[in-house]
Amino acid sequence: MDYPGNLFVVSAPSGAGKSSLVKALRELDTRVQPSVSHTTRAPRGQEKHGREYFFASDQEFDAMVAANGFVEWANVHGRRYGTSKRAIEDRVGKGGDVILEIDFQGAMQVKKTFANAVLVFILPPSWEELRSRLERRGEDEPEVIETRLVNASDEMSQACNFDFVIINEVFEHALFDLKTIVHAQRLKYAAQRRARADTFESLHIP
Ligand SMILES: Nc1ncnc2c1ncn2[C@@H]1O[C@H](COP(=O)(O)OP(=O)(O)OP(=O)(O)O)[C@@H](O)[C@H]1O
Ligand SMILES: Nc1nc2c(ncn2[C@@H]2O[C@H](COP(=O)(O)O)[C@@H](O)[C@H]2O)c(=O)[nH]1
Repeated sequence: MDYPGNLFVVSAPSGAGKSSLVKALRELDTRVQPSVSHTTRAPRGQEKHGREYFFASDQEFDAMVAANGFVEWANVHGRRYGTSKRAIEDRVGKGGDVILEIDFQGAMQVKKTFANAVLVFILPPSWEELRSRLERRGEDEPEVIETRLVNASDEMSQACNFDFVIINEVFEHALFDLKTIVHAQRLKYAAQRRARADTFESLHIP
C-alpha cells in the first residue's frame, strides 16, 4: 500500500525498553504519533483505557477480527494484541508519521501491507539486564516475568528480519540511534518525492 506518511514499527522482547525509548522520542519529536493498540490483557499500574491501550474483552476482540478491523494482531504472552486500521490509516494517509510498538509477529504483518514501513528491533545488552529491568519495573507478577523471559529467546531470534537493530544499553545512545533512523527515513522519503516530481515535470505530466 502506498501512503504519504512514514510508518515506524518498534519491536523488542518485553523489558528491553521500547516503550521508554518511544516515549522519549515523542518528547523530542512531536511529528511522530503513537498508535493505541487493543488488547485482551488487564490494565496494569496506572494504565488508562484509550491512553496506553483500548482494553477489550475476548468477545470485543473477536468482533473486531471478524469485522476486519485490524491491520495486524497476534497472541503475545498468552493475550491478544492488535493495531486497528483506524489507528494508523487516517494519519499516514494524510502525510503524518506513526510509530507502532508491537511484537515481531505484528511487525511482519505490517510489512506485508505497508512495504515502506521501517522496522526497528530493540535488544537488551544481556539476559541478566533484561531480567533485572523487568524486576525493577515492578509491574508484573514473577510468573508473568518468567513467561516473558522464556518468550524473549524466540523474539530475539527474529531481529535479523528487521531493517535496523538497536542495542539499548546506554539509554541516551539508543535514543540517538532511534532518532537518527526516523530523521533518515524522512530525508529519504522527501528525496524520493522530489525525484518523482522532477520526473513528472521533465515529462510535462501535470
Ligand atoms: N537503557 C536502559 N537502562 C536501564 N534501564 C532501562 C533502560 N531502558 C529502559 N529501562 C527500564 O527498563 C524497564 C523496562 O522498560 P520498558 O517498560 O520501556 O520496556 P518495554 O520493552 O516497553 O516492555 P513491554 O514490552 O513489557 O512493555 C523500565 O523500568 C525502564 O525504565
Ligand atoms: N502484535 C502486536 N503486539 C503488540 C501490540 N501492542 C503491544 N504489543 C506487544 O505486546 C507485548 C506485551 O506488551 P505489554 O504492554 O503487555 O507489556 C509487547 O511486546 C508489545 O510490543 C499490538 O497492537 N500488536
